[in-house]
Amino acid sequence: MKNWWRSLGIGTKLSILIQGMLVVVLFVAHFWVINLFNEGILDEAERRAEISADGVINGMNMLMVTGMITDPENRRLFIKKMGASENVSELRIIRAKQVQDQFGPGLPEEQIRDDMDRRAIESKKPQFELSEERGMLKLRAVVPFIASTYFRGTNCLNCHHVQAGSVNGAASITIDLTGELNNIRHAKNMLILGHILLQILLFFAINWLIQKFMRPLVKLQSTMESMQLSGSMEQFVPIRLEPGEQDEIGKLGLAFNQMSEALSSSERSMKLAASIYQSNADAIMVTDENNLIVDVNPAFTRITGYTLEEVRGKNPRIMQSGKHDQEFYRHMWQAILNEGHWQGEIWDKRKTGEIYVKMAHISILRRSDGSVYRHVAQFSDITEKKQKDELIFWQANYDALTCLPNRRLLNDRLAHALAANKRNRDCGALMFLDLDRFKTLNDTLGHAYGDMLLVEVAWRIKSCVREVDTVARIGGDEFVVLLENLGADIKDATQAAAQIAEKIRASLSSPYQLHDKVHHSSPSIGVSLIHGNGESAEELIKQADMAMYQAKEAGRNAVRFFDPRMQRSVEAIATLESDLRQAIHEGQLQLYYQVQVDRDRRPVGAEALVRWMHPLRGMVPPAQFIPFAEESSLILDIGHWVLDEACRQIAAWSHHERTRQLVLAVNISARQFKQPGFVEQVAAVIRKHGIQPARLKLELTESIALEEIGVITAKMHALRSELGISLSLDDFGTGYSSLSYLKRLPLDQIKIDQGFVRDMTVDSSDAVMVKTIIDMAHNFDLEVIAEGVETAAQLELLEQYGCVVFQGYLFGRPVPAAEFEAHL
Ligand SMILES: Nc1nc2c(ncn2[C@@H]2O[C@H](COP(=O)(O)O[C@H]3[C@@H](O)[C@H](n4cnc5c(=O)[nH]c(N)nc54)O[C@@H]3COP(=O)(O)O)[C@@H](O)[C@H]2O)c(=O)[nH]1
Repeated sequence: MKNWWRSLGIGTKLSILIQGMLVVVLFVAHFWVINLFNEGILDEAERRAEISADGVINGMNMLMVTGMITDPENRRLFIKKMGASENVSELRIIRAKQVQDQFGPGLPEEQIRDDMDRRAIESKKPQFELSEERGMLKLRAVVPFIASTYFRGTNCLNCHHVQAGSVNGAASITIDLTGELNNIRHAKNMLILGHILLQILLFFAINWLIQKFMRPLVKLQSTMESMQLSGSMEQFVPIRLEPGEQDEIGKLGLAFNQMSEALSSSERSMKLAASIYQSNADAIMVTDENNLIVDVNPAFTRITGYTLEEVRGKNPRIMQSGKHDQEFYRHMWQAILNEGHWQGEIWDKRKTGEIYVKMAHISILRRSDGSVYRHVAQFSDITEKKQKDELIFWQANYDALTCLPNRRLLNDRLAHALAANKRNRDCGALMFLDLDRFKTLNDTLGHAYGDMLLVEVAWRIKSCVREVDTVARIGGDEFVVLLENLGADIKDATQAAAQIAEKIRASLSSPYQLHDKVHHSSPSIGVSLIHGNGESAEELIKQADMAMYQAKEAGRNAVRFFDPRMQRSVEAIATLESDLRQAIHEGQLQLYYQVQVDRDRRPVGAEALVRWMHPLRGMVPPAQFIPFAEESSLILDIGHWVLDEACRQIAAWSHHERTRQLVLAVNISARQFKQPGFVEQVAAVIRKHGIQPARLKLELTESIALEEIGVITAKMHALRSELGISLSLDDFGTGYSSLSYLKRLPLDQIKIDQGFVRDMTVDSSDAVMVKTIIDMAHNFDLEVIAEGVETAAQLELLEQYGCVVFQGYLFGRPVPAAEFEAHL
């Protein structure tokens, strides 16, 4: 029962209680009303009975006054008539003892019959009794006759010797109340019906009201149940409250909505925070007030290799790499405790023992009383990024081959040095170094050897200067040395710079062991002095560069200090470039021809040598503009013009008996030969002039022949076998001639460099060299031509060694075509 009651809803409970109370109230009211009703009817009946009794007494008095009372029949008739009124079912006169004593016992029906009669007479008070039998309700009233002094103005008592107030008798009247009973029953039924109807009405009304009041509560309950089922506040849908629902329960719903929304928002925030924590790419480590690890996220495990179980309760110092000293950690904790946070790079150790660097942000969480609650460290592994940054920085600032600072870093350091020098009024020096004939090494032995040389040069320069000085590589074979803090005295600084420059020069001039080869090289060094007067970096580099050119012009392997006169020289070079471009287009170039003879001094051919007929400067020798043109693309235009002009000359000579058999040698620069389509270019020129290919000879230098051997030989085969022209290897002996290369190259001739020829009569080693070259050529079945033959002694010796073709001033200088033809 208790459980049943508890299991009921508040609405049902309220309904039962209110309905129950109403039933009780209505029930009580029902009986109270019925009782009132009954009492009213009874009172009325009693009043009527008393009135009837009063009438009977009055009537009896009349009988008494008239004397008719003495006749029993009169009394009977009177009673009969009095009792004939409606609803009076019995009327009887009872004679009291004092009357019996005076007037006799009277009629039998006038005797005291029952206890009720006796009580009325003895008590002198009317007695009533209600009885119901066979469906009839009767009220019997016994009303005593009290002797009174006056009766309608007459004092009868004196005559009848009856004391006033004594009882003479009583009237017993029985009134039929069945009609009233029926009325009461009907009224009762109507009342019950009314009650039932009222109860039903109230039942519905109360239920409706309770439901109305309970609606927000029910919504609240179902919302809470659904929230409980989902186990989350996140998807909370607020209770929809009607405008009328603004009572306490409505307000409760409203408060619930607000509270739930707050909880929902808080749950969402917490879930978001949790998901950020879990999915954060950065590692998060939480430690307690004793700096013992409390929690870590998955990124922590990914970065450090430690799981939460492995580190919980441990001090993060288990991850220390040992790369930081105690001072570092002391500063870090000082910042965390004083400023609430710290940020910086920390080198730590992973579980595997691998050292890595992380970017960490550590903050402190305090309780409201200020005591430390937690430390939160968030960090990311920046090892890779740092390496990349370092690599990017390195690539941007250092030369990959020599690991020396590049031009960019040099500019930075130079800017700093200049600022410092200006501040301190200190002197420094800037040296510009260029390796002499580096290009030849590169072209002959290949880039691998060139690279080896550059690395060695870099090392040697560094070993000549102090740690504070900067050695940079700013181009192929160009190095810059920045010397700082050379003192305030310009003379001393110049002296110091000169000594260091000389030291470098001497060091770089020593032989190099490049893999299997010994190489001789030298530098040209230009020096500009930093006076601490606010010179610009560009100005200084330019000055040093100009000084370096001066060193080159002075015969290379030299040191020169910047002089203003160098400026003019450099400007002249710039002018040369623009003039040369103009010369090609304006036909200022001209070919000279130098004869080549056999052992009988008979002309067998000629070498075409270009000359520049400058309108103002006069004839500019090729030694002044060919090396410069080789540095730029101008050599291609010049080379093409020379080839075309030479072929035009061969075509012209083909028409004359004396010149028809001559073979014209044309110098081909390495750059020209390496040009894609060079073979096609030569073929096109031959076709253009309709010459016999056998009359054309191309002079290639060793630098062409000894690089990219596969491509070179293919090209040479094409020129020789397909086109039918002959090939000569110029300046033989000056480069890095390799016998194996020589053997593989499809050559017709080798040309002994004039340097050997010049000194062969005075220098036995040159003579040996010449003889060796001639012998070797014969062994390879190659023709040998000696150039630069100026004396008969040279000729004699050459002939002695077996050389059969000669070129040199002894036979003729390079001259214009007409002059050449005239001397044949
Ligand atoms: N790529 C091209 N190079 C060319 C061309 N024309 C010339 N050159 C190269 O220029 C360098 C200098 O040439 P040049 O001043 O003409 O000197 C040549 C001869 O005059 C000189 N020579 C000849 N005989 C003697 C001699 O007995 N004594 C002496 N001191 N000099 C002499 O030698 C130069 C020819 O040398 P080489 O070419 O090695 O045979 C020079 O390197 C030319 O090659 C051109 O059109 N294209």
